[in-house]
Amino acid sequence: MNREEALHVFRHSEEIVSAAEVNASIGRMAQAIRTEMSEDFPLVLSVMGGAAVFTGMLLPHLDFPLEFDYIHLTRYRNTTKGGSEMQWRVAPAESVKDRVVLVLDDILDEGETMAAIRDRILAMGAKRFLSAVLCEKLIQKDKPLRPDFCGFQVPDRYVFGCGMDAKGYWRNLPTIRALTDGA
Ligand SMILES: O=P(O)(O)OC[C@H]1O[C@H](OP(=O)(O)OP(=O)(O)O)[C@H](O)[C@@H]1O
Ligand SMILES: Nc1nc2[nH]cnc2c(=O)[nH]1
Repeated sequence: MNREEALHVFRHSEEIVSAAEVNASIGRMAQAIRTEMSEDFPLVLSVMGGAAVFTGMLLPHLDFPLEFDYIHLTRYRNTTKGGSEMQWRVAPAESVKDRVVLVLDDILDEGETMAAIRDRILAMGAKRFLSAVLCEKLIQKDKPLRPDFCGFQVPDRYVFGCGMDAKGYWRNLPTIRALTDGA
């Protein structure tokens, strides 16, 4: 990884969602989450590292009692295609038992990652599982689940920014961009 490569990736991309739209959408999502679960004292789990930016923007809007923790699993590992092998780096803690659990992630694409998280959390005895994602990718394939809360539906292209990487770069961007030809 190097700076030149990062700039090459950026030049071969275009903005699809502005920073203002990201902010507004997260505010609306927070309101929907508040309506659904503010009485539940939920356990909110952020999926590292893609959900870091989304989590940092959403959490301050969730102004009701909750518990926060993180989990970490990956299947793309800095590539633009998901592999079949899911790698857990930090599994959920035992504290999910009997809890309403809300999992935050940056993107639900094929849904394999969120489905693996849901299955594990429910198998550990959670009372209810919900998911919130900044974006859901519109693809032709059937998905094992749909998000309960979603900021944006994005086209079937590789997207990055707002916590999502492109070849390991640009998680720090305040906008959502999509790769174009030649990246
Ligand atoms: O719906 P799916 O097709 O399963 O893809 C979604 C997952 O892919 C990305 O994670 P990645 O494995 O790239 O790890 P990262 O969070 O470190 O970027 C993203 O953060 C989601 O967790
Ligand atoms: N950064 C990023 N991660 C993903 N994981 C699954 N799809 C995507 C995508 O389009 N962008």
